Amino acid sequence: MITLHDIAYVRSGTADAKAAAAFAVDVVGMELVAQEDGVTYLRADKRHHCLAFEEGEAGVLASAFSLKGPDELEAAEKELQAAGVEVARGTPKQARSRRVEDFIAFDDPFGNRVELVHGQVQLARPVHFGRPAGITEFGHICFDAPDVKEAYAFWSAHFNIKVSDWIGDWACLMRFDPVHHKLAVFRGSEPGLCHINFQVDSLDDVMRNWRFLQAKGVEIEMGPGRHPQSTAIFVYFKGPEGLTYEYSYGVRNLGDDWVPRVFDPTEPDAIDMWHGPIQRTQTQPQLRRPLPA
Ligand SMILES: CC(C)c1ccc(C(=O)O)c(O)c1O
Ligand SMILES: [Fe+2]
Repeated sequence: MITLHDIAYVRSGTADAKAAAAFAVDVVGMELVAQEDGVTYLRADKRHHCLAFEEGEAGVLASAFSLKGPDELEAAEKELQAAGVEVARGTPKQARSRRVEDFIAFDDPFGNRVELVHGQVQLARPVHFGRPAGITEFGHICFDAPDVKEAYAFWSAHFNIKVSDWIGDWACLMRFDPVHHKLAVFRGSEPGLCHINFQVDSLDDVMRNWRFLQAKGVEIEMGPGRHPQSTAIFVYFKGPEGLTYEYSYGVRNLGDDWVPRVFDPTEPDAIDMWHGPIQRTQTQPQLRRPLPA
């Protein structure tokens, strides 16, 4: 069993790094940490970065989770290989570009590229937020996949992943620590990045951010609303090149005795207890690249 410690980062391709970074800083509120070798690094909490934009074609390149250390990384590599999953180890140069000690990469059964890392660099200095959005931390990653049950079968077979709640066959919300979910899978025809989530400090932050986004003419995908699953109050919005961001406040923690629930996706409050409109626009497609050599 591979023990995930935390989420680490999302790496996304961009055809316009300037616009992607400007949105991440001036709208989302992240800190621009560095721009180096065609990669723009953005942070929102203690991690060196939780979002990296690599110049090139637009689309998601990889989503990463951290493990405890080198022994755990090696064991993970062996376990995945034994299960018939093709795994590649990153080169020192690629690890440096990710600000990690070492990493491995593989594709989930649908083609979502996942990286497992150890030794992600932390920055001790406080985050110099681009604007006061109230971000407290990088909250969760949501993939697109055509079959959420099969996605859960994969994650639960190899990782310390438990399902927290199902939204029928539309979505699976998964945890590996007390937080209701740090990984989710939403049904989509192709692999891709459904959204990245940032936790904010208060309900007021969600509502202030919603007003701010509206005033800036940013496309609001969903919200403000309240998810019945985590009980979080949310707003989803679209950044450049189809990257969807979510702010949320109030995600619940679960105990070991939690029994996963099933929500009927055809009910009007299955995703939003306040019955807001749900619109799904094109999300960021997974860019297909060979695994690191
Ligand atoms: C619609 C998506 C998959 C979703 C559903 C529920 C929650 C939550 O309970 O917090 C999310 O964060 C989601 O992104
Ligand atoms: Fe979410």
